[in-house]
Formats: sequence, structure tokens, C-alpha cells
Amino acid sequence: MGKVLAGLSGVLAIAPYIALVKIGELLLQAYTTDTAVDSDAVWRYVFLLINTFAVRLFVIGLALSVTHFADVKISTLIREMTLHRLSHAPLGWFSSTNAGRIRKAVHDDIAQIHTLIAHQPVDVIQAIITPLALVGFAFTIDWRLGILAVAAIPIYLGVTARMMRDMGEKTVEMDLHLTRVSATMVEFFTGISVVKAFGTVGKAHKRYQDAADGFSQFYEAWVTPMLRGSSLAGASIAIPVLLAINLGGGSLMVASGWVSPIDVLATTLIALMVPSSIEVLAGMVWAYQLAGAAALRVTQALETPVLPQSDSVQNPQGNRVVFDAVSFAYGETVAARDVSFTLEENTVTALVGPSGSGKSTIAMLLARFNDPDSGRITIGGVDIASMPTHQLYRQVAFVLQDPQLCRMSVRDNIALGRPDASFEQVVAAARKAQIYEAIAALPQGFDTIVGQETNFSSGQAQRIAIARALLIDAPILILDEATAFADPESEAEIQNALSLLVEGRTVLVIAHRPESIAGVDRIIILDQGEVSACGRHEDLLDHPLYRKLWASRQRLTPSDVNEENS
Ligand SMILES: Nc1ncnc2c1ncn2[C@@H]1O[C@H](COP(=O)(O)OP(=O)(O)OP(=O)(O)O)[C@@H](O)[C@H]1O
Repeated sequence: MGKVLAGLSGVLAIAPYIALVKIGELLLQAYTTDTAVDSDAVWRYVFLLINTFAVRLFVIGLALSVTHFADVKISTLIREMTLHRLSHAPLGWFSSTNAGRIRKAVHDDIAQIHTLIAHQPVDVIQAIITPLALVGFAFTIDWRLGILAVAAIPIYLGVTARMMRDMGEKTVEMDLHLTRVSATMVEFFTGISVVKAFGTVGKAHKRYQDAADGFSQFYEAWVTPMLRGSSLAGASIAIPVLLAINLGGGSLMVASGWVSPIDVLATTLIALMVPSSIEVLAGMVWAYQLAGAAALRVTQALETPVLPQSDSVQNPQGNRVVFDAVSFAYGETVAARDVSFTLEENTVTALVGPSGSGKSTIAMLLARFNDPDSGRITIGGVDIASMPTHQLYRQVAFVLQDPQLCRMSVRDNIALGRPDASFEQVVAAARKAQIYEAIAALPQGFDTIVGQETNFSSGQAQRIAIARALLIDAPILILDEATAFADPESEAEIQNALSLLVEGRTVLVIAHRPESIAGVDRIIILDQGEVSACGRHEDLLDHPLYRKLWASRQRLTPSDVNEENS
């Protein structure tokens, strides 16, 4: 409908020229016959001019309204589909995915598609129909004047077509460069505090600098030859050139008695109008290319892998967790290889191993951050992949290294996993997590907005995360041990909060410091994604890797270390 209305407005564009020719003919006739001008007829054409102008404005407005309504509907739909898709993506996907890429797809790219839906149908149809209608009218005035009116167009089109030859590929390439610049900028700003603290701004800045340099080199190489072509194309449709062709040629035709001066005037004006319509079209082609590339990226976001979801609530028998021959790889990097172990109910099990041995990956498979490539994980005999997400997260809670407080009230932050919890339950969780006093001391208490009215220290944020997990009251808990000791000042309070949290639960601890897990029920040593040994601290003291991990923390006695080295 938008296109039909735009076509109609394009046809109406010839009305001023018809009025011009008719009024000109009336004036010329009065002049040559030395009679009075037929002013009624002149006014009729003036009214025709005003009316068609008003109708044209109305039709364009209507066409744009139709396309803008369509755009709002389609953009909303695409946003909903993208967000729905992203909300079902494995949690692990977010950490491995470039923040800049997601932001660009969800925000910028969907906005860019606006051009494609809201403006392109109207502008392109108008830009095609208007010059065609004008040129058609010029030919109806006189075919020779019609030819003069379009004489410069083939040169303009030829040069422009040459310039635009590999526009599609180049636009995609430009977009890749821009995405890289955007992603490195997000990376740079996200880590700016750490980078500054360690005085390595230059290094971190380099990735962004390289991306920006890459873009400017590509852009210069692409645009420089285009500028020459663009000057030549512009010169071929410059006003002096068009006036010389149309007025020069037209004057010769008037002298030969083929056409009247009014005809020449009307077709000259048409000749001046046609290139600007074509330029609008060329501009639209460019915008169309950009919007096309944006649409491609949105399509890719819509193809984000999703975790299969089950709707049928399962009935696990207890909370025994079994990892059964679980393997998982990030692309080529194998992070878990044929891993099997059991977490007995109400025991604390620690995963230890060198950095990169797969501790976090394996632990987070239990929270379905990703699904195993092979093998399965069961809770009470039920495969976690067959549990609905809400059921799984009632069974499994986690306290991670970065507690991630949201910009909402402290109360809502604590009740994030259980929005139906009463205020008394939230307060009780805060008390158990040893964070009640700090919250109560805030001017708005539990209604204080985090990140706006207050900010918590990392130790306090960790205790809020513990309160959150306490409130969820899940029987299984994944705990990143780094969390517990990140803030030495509040270590005692965190220890107390944690001992309350782990009580009576099945706990899997991602242990970064072997000395802190000496009292746990079971220790699993991981090496390059494989289970190397399991047992209690005392049982494992002879294990070379375990001894090495301890030695690296200088907790083994010198004699132990010597023994190991001998
Ligand atoms: N999101 C990811 N994308 C690609 N590879 C990853 C990702 N996360 C981890 N890896 C790789 O998987 C392997 C296991 O990493 P993981 O973080 O699970 O080890 P870890 O033992 O927890 O390490 P650390 O003690 O340093 O936290 C490593 O080789 C790591 O480089």
C-alpha cells in the first residue's frame, strides 16, 4: 500500500510542469495575438497546481504513515524474537560472545532496518516514478526536447555504475571493520579500571587502535577512487552543463520553429529535476546496502544456539548428582573429557586443578550454562536437560565470582531468584548472610536502589549473592570459592555466611586455593579436562598434581616439597 501511494505521488509530481506549460501557453498566446490574458484559465491552472501539491503532500504523508506503522510492528516483532532467542541461549554463550556484537545486533541493527521498512519503499518508488513521469511528460511535449532532457543521464549512470560495482561486498567489509572497532571499544571500556590500575593502558588500547587503523586504511583505499568517479558523475549533471545542453539545443529548435520557448523552459526544468531524483535513488541504494548488512546480522542473532527446553516437570528422587561420562568443548578447546563423578547428598565436593583444567566449565555444566557434547548429568536420577529451567534453578543455585547486582532495590536483588518471597524472608536471608546491618544502615534500607543510591563493596556484594542463594533455598549449590575470599576484610563474615549456606546441601565448590578446602568431604583433581583423582585431602597428599598445587601455595612443609622433588 505504501508503494502504491508513493507511486501515485510520483505521478502527481508532473502537475507543476503541466500547469507551467499551460499557463505559459496562455501568456504566450495573449502576447503574440496582442489580446488580454484569459485570467480565469490561468487561475484554474494555479488552483490545479495548489490542489495537486496538497494532494501530493497528503498521499506522501499517508504512504509514510503506512510504512512507519509497519516498521514499528516489524521492529517490535524482531526485537521480541531476538530477545526471546537470546533468553534461551545457553548462559555460557553470553560469556563467549562479544558484547559489542550483541549490542550492535539488538540495538543499532534493528534501528538500521528502520530505513529498509519505513523509508525505502516510499523513497525508492518515488525516486523511480517521479523522473519517469517527468521524462514521459517531456517526451509528450516534444520527443526531441525529451531526448535533450535525458542526454546527460547515460554518462552519469555509466560512471556511477562503475563506482558501485562491488558496493555490496565493500559494505559488508566496512561493517565488519566497524563491528570490530565497536567490540574492541566495549572491551577497552569494560576493563578500563583494571587496566588503569596496572598501568597497561597502552597495551589494552592497542587492540582498539589496531581495529580503528584497520578501518581507516580500508576506508581510504575504498573511498579515494570513488571520489574521482563521483566528481566526474557530478560534473556530467551539473546545472551549467544541463542548462547548456537544454537551453542551447532548445534555442536551436525554437529558431527552427519546431517548439515554443515555453516548451523549452518546461523540459529544461525537468532536465534539472531528473538527476536529483536519481541521486536520491543512489543514496537509497547505499542505505539499502547498510540496512541489508544489518538485517543479515539480526538474522545471525536470531540463529543463536538455544538450549532445548522441556515443559514437563520431573520428579527427581533426592539430590544425588551424577556426572556420567561428560565431555564438552568450546569449539576446538576441549574443557571436559569423559568426566564421571558423583556428588552424594549433603556433602561438599571440591574441584581442584591448575588454571584452565576445566573446573568452572565442569561445575557450570550442572547449572546448564552449556549442555554436554556427550554424556549426561543427573539429579536424583533425572537428566537435567529434561528438566524445565525453572525447576532446575529451584534445585541448583550458584554463587559466582562476580556477584552481578542489578540496578534495582536491594530487596529485589536478594529476591531475584524468588520474586514471591515475603519481606520477612528477604530480611531473614540477609541476616543469615551477615549483610543485614549494612543494608539497614542505608537511608532507604532494603528499598535502596543498587548502583543509583548506593554501591556495595565486593565483600558486601558477595554476601548479597549469598543471601540470594539462601532465599532460593536450593538443595544443590555451586560455589566459586574465589568469591569467598576476594575481600579479606570481610572474610570472617563471609565464612560465617557460607557455613550457614552450605549446611544441609549438596555442594560443589570450584576451588582456586587448595588450602581452603582441606575439610571438605571429597576432592576431585582435574587435569586438562579429565578427572585425575578423587578422595579426601589425606588420601590425595601423595598425588603428584595435588602436591604440586599445594607446593605452589607454599603450604607444604619444605620436607614435603623435597620429598616430592626427589
Ligand atoms: N567461554 C570460553 N570460550 C572458549 N574457551 C573457553 C571458555 N571458557 C573457558 N575456556 C577454555 O576451556 C578450558 C577450561 O577453562 P575453565 O575456565 O573451565 O578452567 P578453570 O580450571 O576453571 O580455570 P581457572 O582456574 O583459571 O578459572 C581452558 O582451556 C579455557 O581456555
